[in-house]
Amino acid sequence: MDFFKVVSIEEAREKLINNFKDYKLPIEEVDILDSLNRVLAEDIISNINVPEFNRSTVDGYAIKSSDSHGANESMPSFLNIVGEVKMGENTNIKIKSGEAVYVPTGGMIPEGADSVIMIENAERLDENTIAVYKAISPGENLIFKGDDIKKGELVLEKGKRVTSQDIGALAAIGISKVKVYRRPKFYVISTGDEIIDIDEELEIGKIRDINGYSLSALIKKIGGEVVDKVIVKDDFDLLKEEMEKALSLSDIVLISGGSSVGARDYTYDLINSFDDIGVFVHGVSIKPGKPTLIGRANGKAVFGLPGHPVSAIIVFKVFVEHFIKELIDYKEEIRKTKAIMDFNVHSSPGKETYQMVTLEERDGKLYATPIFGKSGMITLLSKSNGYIVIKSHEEGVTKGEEREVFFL
Ligand SMILES: Nc1nc2c(c(=O)[nH]1)N[C@H]1C(S)=C(S)[C@@H](COP(=O)(O)OP(=O)(O)OC[C@H]3O[C@@H](n4cnc5c(N)ncnc54)[C@H](O)[C@@H]3O)O[C@H]1N2
Ligand code: MOO
Repeated sequence: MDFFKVVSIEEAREKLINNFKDYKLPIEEVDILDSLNRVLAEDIISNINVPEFNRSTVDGYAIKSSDSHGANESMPSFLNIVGEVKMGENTNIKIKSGEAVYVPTGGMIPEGADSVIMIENAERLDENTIAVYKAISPGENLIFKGDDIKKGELVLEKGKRVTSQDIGALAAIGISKVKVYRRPKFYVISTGDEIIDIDEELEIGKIRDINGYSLSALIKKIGGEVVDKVIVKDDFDLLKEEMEKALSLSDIVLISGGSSVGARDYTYDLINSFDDIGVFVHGVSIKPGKPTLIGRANGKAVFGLPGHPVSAIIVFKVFVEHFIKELIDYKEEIRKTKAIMDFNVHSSPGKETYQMVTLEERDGKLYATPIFGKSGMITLLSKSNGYIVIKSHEEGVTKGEEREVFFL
């Protein structure tokens, strides 16, 4: 077997994208309620104004604001009531100076009125007259036509992940179905003679499958579907059989373990045993995650993630999440914050280092403290809030320095 030829993260990402230029996830149409957390495959443009009419935000009298000027408790303005607007109905009343029309909250403002005086600031003196006790300005207590959403406005952009509030906006403009990308389908294979599942008996020498679970959870978190999650022994034929199935059922296959160069590390040969370009990245200058493999088999993307649990997760975030974003033009902002480093950290120049940290607020400032541990320890991740990225040309970070912390 070849020993790995380490490339930079940028080079590896470029190869990945170039080798899957034509691979796009199919688009499907779903009811808006089923679009929650899915990624939009179309721009949503409103073909109506919201609201479609000037609309009162209070119960009161629609008036010309100029008629209230100078009015107060001791010197009210007196206006003639010329009608009433019914909820949910059109009105063709036109208001002139000196006139008022009763409108309920959400009711249509009659033409000529530019404001609404609340009933508690007015008094009905008789059938036809009100006293206005307060001066109001134009636009007070109403929403103008199109104030919320304008006809022709871009309401939601292609590539946006749909939130509950987006579904409200879609309902407001009368859209009941939207086009979204199909969820990317993943097949997760954990390899190793030592790997057992949660419910199996833990004999000495065996370890429980962590990667199958943490990777499946990450897949769900980014909106993907886990077709299956399996444990396979270090046996080429068994792995080959499982891969055939994985490649036919999913878009992306993740194999954790066996990425290195030991005698029983079969992932490299496995990816190369299919009728395609095979492995195009083996070794990346990233810490942790150096033995990462990326390849193409039967037209599908295959990631050989290092077996160490922290490495597998970091490599997933750096490459698999990046790949998904490219496949669906996904535009989500990366969740991060700025924090002051509370310690000096040394890194290995030549490698992009992912250093786990915890965050703590003291005197109104946010401090990051590094967590140290081996990449084989899952608690290194579960105890941390996020990580900092130390670039390959840097030697580390200095106490007191401000850095971006990326949330896990
Ligand atoms: N001679 C060299 N040896 C190693 C190198 C190297 O450059 N030269 N790199 C080391 C680094 S760094 C890593 S990372 C590992 C990657 O190894 P593999 O991807 O081949 O993974 P395994 O050997 O199968 O496992 C490594 C470790 O992780 C445990 N593991 C595996 N799968 C799981 C799982 N699903 N859940 C929990 N833990 C898992 C496994 O038991 C091992 O302890 O290679 C180094 N070696
Ligand atoms: O690359 Mo390994 O992932 O450092 O433990």
